[in-house]
Amino acid sequence: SSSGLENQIFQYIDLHQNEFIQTLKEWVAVESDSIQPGLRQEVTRMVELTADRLRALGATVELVKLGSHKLSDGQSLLLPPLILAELGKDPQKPTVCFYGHVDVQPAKKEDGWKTDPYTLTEIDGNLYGRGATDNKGPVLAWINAAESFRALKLDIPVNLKFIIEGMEEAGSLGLEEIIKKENQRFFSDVDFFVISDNLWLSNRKPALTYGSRGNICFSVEVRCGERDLHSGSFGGIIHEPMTDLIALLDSLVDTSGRILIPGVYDDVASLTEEEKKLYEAIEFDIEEYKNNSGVKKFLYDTKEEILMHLWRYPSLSIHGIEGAFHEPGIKTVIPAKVIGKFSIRQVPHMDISIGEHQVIKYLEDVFSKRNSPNKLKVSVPTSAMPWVANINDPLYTAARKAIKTVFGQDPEMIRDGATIPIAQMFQNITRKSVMMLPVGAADDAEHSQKEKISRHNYIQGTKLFATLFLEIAKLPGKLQEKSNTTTTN
Ligand SMILES: Cn1cncc1C[C@H](NC(=O)CCN)C(=O)O
Ligand SMILES: [Zn+2]
Ligand SMILES: [Zn+2]
Repeated sequence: SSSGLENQIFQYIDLHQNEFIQTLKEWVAVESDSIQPGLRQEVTRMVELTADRLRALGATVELVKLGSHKLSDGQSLLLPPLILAELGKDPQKPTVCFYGHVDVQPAKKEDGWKTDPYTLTEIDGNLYGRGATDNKGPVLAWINAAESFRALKLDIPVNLKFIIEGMEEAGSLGLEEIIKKENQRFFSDVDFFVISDNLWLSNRKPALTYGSRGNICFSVEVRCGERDLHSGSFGGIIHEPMTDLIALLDSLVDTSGRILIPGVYDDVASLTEEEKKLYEAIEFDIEEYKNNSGVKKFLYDTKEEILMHLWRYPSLSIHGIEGAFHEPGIKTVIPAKVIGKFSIRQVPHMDISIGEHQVIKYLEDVFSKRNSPNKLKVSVPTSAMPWVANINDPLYTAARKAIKTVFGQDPEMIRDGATIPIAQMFQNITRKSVMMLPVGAADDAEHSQKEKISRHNYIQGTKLFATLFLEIAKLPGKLQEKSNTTTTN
């Protein structure tokens, strides 16, 4: 149950919910797509808009230049700046650093949206729009929470720091370097890191996330020559790159989803009885999850198998083929160069460089058996490590309490099958506590058509973050720890 202070804050948030939604509408209206080069200025504009909002909150904002990056056509493109901001610097208070991103996945009305993806539209309590849940809504919820304290002239009981980027959907370019560089400066007094960039496991039950999978992305190029050929003039007399590539891609997984690359499962952490119990305890509606996906049948039937294959076993997905003819109609071409894209989700305790070698060796073996004169080139454009946290960390205790207060129920303790590269970076580089605290529901359709966040989740999420500030402030403090050390010494 909530305290008088919490009730005062909750009442403020409820009363001002339409203003919070209006701000989200202004943010969603910016097409801050970090993937399409032509929209890069919009990403920068979005970062500046976020900086303005933080300054209005009273925060000190630094815009860190990230330089530029090279596109595949050799062109160089400016990266949007990274926001490092802080609000409050009281040595008596714990410091919480919030990570979020304000760039979005591409979206076009023609992709199958009922409403314009860049006009936040409320239908039946859901706020539809690109970025509504990933990640503009959660970033604003955190800012709204801080704003509510200030509007009520209440002391925020923690120091707040913010790291907000504009290149997450494109692989967080330049981010790791900055975290390393700022470890002894900006991050030096941070006690806790909170990331809110994933979803609950259920449409209704809140969750707390203590792990995510890593990923190795592979690019497999097969090439026969310089230019595409007419299949009437050359079909039947050459080794076709596309045929080689399809065979290579087909050799990766079997029909039961098992990865066929030798050695891939060797280092996967073995399953303990204790861990098994965690999956058994989770409330998970397979039918609901299936409905959210639109798929009729999964590879596994039981809750435990499904969760383990999402969270603690690796998976391999084939994403696409560059250079292959994909438009409607018929084009009787033999593409000269095709590039297959697939990735392997890494889990503890798999090693990225071992994984890379296993895959490259396997693809070369399969290819050599085909006696093809074509050129094979395998590369790894990006990779990220898996992350797992200790769920008994005080940060998790604080979050559980906050969730119980706001949602009236205990959170589901979950992992995420996707990859949040920054979680492992924070943990590994700073050695501080890291937690993912989602506010979006399982049916929010991130990266998909009809992305949304519900009004309920956005507003309760704002309350959740405000309550988290209060709960973190109640944790046994730094000063107490320090005096304990002094007495025991
Ligand atoms: C770009 N990229 C390549 N490998 C991993 C990623 C990140 C991406 N992250 C998410 O989707 C976050 C979901 N809240 C993913 O897991 O695919
Ligand atoms: Zn995201
Ligand atoms: Zn995303």
